[in-house]
Amino acid sequence: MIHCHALLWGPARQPLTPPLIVHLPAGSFTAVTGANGVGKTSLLKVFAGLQRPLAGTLQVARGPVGYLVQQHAIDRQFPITLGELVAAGFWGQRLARAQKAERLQAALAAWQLDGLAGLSLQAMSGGQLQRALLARMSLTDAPLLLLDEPEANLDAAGQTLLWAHLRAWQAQGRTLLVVCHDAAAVRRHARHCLALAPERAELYEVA
Ligand SMILES: Nc1ncnc2c1ncn2[C@@H]1O[C@H](COP(=O)(O)OP(=O)(O)OP(=O)(O)O)[C@@H](O)[C@H]1O
Repeated sequence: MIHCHALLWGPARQPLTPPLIVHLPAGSFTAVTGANGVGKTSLLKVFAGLQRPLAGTLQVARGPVGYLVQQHAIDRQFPITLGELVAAGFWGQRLARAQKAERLQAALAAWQLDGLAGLSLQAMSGGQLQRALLARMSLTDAPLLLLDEPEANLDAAGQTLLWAHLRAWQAQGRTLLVVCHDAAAVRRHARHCLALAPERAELYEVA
């Protein structure tokens, strides 16, 4: 699904780690860890095709990519409702109107957002917005899902929902890369961990 050879990346044209050599097969579940500023978000942007690598080769399997960004990257002034935001997950899919309405309701219910479809982006709490972004991801048909700190802003119930959905998406054969600062959650849920630091960039199997 993702194959990197001697990949270097960094938004300021400075490589952030040693060259990355890694193969992430289809259906894998990989946590991306490392200290603040080491380059985790930038690496997801490179995998999403939003930032160019500085050097090396990168192959990402064809197809749509689902990308969950951190909330500070979202313009809260944008005039959109929670329902419209979640429905954006249908982008590129040919579905009948009734099918969309049914799936949208199911996604709202699955992320405990019932009754909140009319809420404006500005009025959503941090946890409501995070659930809406995850509900949007659940409506995509992307085989590759990149999630940047998906547990941010979620309460305990939301985090339980999150990890259950991530496992279900993996069971559907999707490939997941999840930036996560919670070492215990990484140990519980991820099969592999891509550990980034200024002096190393390596993939290991989670014990
Ligand atoms: N637009 C930019 N221009 C210049 N430098 C940037 C830009 N965006 C990020 N950086 C720098 O690139 C480095 C990597 O940033 P990145 O956001 O990828 O780190 P991160 O590992 O995701 O951090 P965090 O855990 O804090 O989210 C940081 O040192 C950051 O200051």
